[in-house]
Amino acid sequence: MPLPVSPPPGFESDPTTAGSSDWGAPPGFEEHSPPPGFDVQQSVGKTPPPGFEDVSPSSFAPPGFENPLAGSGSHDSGARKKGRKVESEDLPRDSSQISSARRSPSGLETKTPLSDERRRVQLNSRGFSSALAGLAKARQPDVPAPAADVTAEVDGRNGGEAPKSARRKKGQSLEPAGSSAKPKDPASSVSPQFSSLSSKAAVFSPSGSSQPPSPVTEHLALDTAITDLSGQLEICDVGGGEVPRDNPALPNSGDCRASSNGYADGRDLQDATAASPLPAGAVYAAPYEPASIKAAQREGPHGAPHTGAPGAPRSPHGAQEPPTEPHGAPGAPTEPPREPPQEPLVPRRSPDPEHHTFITGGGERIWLTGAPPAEALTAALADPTSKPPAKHPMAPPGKSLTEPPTETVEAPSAESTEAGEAAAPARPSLPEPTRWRNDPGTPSYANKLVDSPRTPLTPLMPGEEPDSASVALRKPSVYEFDDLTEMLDDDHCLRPPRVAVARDFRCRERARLPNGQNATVNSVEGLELHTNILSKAEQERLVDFVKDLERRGHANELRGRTFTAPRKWMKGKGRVTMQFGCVYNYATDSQGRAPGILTEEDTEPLPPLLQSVIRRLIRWKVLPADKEPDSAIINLYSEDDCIPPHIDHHDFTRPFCTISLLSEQAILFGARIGIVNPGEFDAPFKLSLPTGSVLILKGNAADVAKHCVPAVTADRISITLRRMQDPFRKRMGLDSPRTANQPGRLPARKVSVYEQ
Ligand SMILES: O=C(O)CCC(=O)C(=O)O
Ligand SMILES: [Fe+2]
Repeated sequence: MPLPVSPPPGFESDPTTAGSSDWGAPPGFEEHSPPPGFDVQQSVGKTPPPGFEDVSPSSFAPPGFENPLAGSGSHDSGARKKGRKVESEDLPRDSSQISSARRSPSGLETKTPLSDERRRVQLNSRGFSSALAGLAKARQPDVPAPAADVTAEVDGRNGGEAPKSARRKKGQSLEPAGSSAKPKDPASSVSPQFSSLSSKAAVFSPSGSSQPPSPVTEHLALDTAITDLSGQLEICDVGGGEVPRDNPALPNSGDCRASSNGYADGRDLQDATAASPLPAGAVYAAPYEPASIKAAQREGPHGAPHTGAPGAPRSPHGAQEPPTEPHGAPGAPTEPPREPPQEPLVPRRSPDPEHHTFITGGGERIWLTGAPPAEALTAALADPTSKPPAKHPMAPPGKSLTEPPTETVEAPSAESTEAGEAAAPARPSLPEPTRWRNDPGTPSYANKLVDSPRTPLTPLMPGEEPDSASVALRKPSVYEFDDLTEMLDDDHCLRPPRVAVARDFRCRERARLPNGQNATVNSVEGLELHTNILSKAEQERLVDFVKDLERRGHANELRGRTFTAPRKWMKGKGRVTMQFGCVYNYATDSQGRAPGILTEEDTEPLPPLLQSVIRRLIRWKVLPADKEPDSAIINLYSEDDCIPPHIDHHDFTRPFCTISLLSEQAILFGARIGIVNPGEFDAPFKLSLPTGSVLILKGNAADVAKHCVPAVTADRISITLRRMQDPFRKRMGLDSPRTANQPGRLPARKVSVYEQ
């Protein structure tokens, strides 16, 4: 039962704070409700109970995450003044204690090298295999050479050697370290074989595929797939069953929880497996395909849909229409086999200058970042001596899934990339959409929406008129932030090397657990910091977007309870907040409504731009797909603003996350956090949140420890993304929970400013 919370000292009498709080606490007290059985206590001036152990927070940040504020902040010094000791046994002694996943100098997460059997991988398909091998090397520069064999099979022959293209470039091996070692017995009973890799997909089969799937084979196959290819392929299916999402038996299940593209339509899986189901235990993975590329592919290079006969007239609905069933639904006309187009590799400049995209003919798409793998890929694809790869064994008769590009392509230099950009296929021209609700007649954005079928839209009902007031508001921002939507949605499938993850933070303290028991625990277990999720360019545009929203909020243009801006009557008092998707009470209000989500209150829905951010988080495995957030609170802190200690309300699921923008500030955690002064807190654990980072809260970090942001030293924006518990989603008319292979789309709700 949530307890009412009292305001912190100095905040009791603010009559002006937004929302319906009856004591006017600054925003942030809205989530003080503890988990069942958890009681909220302020620990100011209290002696820690026996057994209470406190530790210096910043000491536990892993290398690269050292808290720049360590030792300098009032909180640390406060802790020291109080004589709290650092427990040396809690300090990580070496990097392996920091995280099971080690980080390379490039910031990439790398995993313990696999055993020989598990590393035996045969790569098929010219360009993709080369790219993968190149990437495997580039992505694991500091991994001790595994006794592994990554052998490239070109044209169906397992020569145990890299493709010629891979050896072509002087001084640049495409083989991962250790690849010269002889393979171990390929028929090892549990050894997964990377039995085929088409331009569309990879299939990892356990040897002896007649065996029923077992957790072991699934584990090995997934682990191999993920370890060698993580980020490049989305694990879509496991023969004989669904992808074991959240399977605790999988040590790396955190990496494969998002079982498919998060929002892709699952057609790759259908294409490859409809006629020929996956052998039991085999794992099917497909490269990530942004919807816009899919749409372009469906349209074909010359505007003809791929799904129809060559030259067939375009569907009257263009790419808006879902692609037809590959093998014909009952009663549907049988389609001729889909032949991929024969077109050359087209380097395309991504909207984000840090990313480069290469789109090849035959529907093959390889998304890369960084120079070494891109070079390797280009060299591989430019190699005219390479032969076409073997036909995908899963392909039904007469249907090829592995057509290679037939034309030789130039290795893109800086110049050729520019040229390629000019030659890149234009976004397919699409038919004029029907009139959408609130659509002011903006064909280009409307086309984009049509191009991305996941964006929710509600057609106008006959006789319905658009809401002209909102029409007037909507047009500019739609155009202004289109570029950011593209950056976010049309990124590559890889987490770029700039992204790093820190886990295994430690803060041992005596705490009251959600089950009501007291115990000494790591109160920040479950905390994760993913840095550089947003590039500088993306951060800047996102800040512009938030500021635009803030301007609209001040101008009273945002609906219902979206916007709250407390009048500043004292230093550090409150902060501006904007709530999307739902509104919640942070305290029992004057109408007697308890803290938590207020389903009857009106607010703006989640802006599509934030949905794009969410899709990236899911694509990059920062958040699990089945915890896709459906609501957001944006906090705008001015200098000296803070958020007091709280636990996010349990009307929201775990994990949830917070994105940091504009300035790097500290967040504090602790089962007990003392309030020293307004904006000054005393907590046992401190972490600095770099801009562009995403902090994940789950486990004890979400439910045992409270968190707070002390008075910030400069303007800061945070975006907290959370998912409502199912009963609230239902009440709000949102989808029921999704299944592993049916990644959901954020449902259409009331149309709002940022949906047009
Ligand atoms: O601003 C932050 O980083 C934290 C925000 C927060 O705790 C919340 O929105 O619940
Ligand atoms: Fe919070």
